[in-house]
Amino acid sequence: MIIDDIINEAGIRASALKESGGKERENDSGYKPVSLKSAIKKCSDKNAVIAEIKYRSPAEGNLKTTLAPGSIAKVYESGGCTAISVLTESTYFGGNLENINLARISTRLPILRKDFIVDEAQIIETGKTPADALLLIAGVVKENLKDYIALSESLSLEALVEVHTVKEAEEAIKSGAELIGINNRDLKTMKTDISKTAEISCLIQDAGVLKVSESGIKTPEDVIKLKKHCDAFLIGTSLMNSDSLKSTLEGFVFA
Ligand SMILES: O=P(O)(O)OC[C@@H](O)[C@@H](O)c1c[nH]c2ccccc12
Repeated sequence: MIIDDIINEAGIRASALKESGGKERENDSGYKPVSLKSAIKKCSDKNAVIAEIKYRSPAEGNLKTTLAPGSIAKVYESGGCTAISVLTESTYFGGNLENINLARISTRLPILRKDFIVDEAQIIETGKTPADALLLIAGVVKENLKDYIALSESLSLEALVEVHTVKEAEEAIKSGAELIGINNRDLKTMKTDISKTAEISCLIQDAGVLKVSESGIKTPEDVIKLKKHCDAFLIGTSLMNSDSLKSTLEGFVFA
């Protein structure tokens, strides 16, 4: 299964990171983070879209857009997105950590680091970048979720906790997650079904928790359908595969 291989790779990188002394280094990048949660909450006159920079995906192969991360971030900001997600996994998604720095040069919007976090060392590593938030996948970090959320927060990184099942959503809430991403994609089969968002969001009733619908959002009509079930939308492939990033994004933002 691809997901097992991706996690294995992430584990190998995390060990290398630890061996290189990653844990001992300064964790202050000198960057002053902005809040992804506040940005989503403040977004009342349009749909809160977290627009993703990713060049490849296991499901789609290479995506159309080859612009540099800084250029994409600039266009995304002009298209009205609320935050930017940067894929940093290299083998399957064509990303790297440097892409966060490159995106940051052209935007002050919140940046989410999107990767497969399997070890504390990667959280500490993220704290040294100009990212404001990071993804923690409940099904991957398992019993470490609570500790990883706490470690992220101690480094001024907000955690977007990704869930795909009712059980994972319950775990996320128990672990104190305040930002929950409902992944419409089943990482085991790689198939998407946006009705997942409604199915799981009705179980997350805590008013203090923000819900993000992730993956498989293809059209403005999808956004309209999902609106009443979530606070924000994480969109990658349909943007990166479009001929005009800006107008495609505007379609989602103003749907
Ligand atoms: O490209 P899409 O279908 O619009 O999906 C974006 C985002 O949700 C997806 O990239 C994603 C969701 N969770 C992840 C975990 C790791 C890597 C990638 C992801």
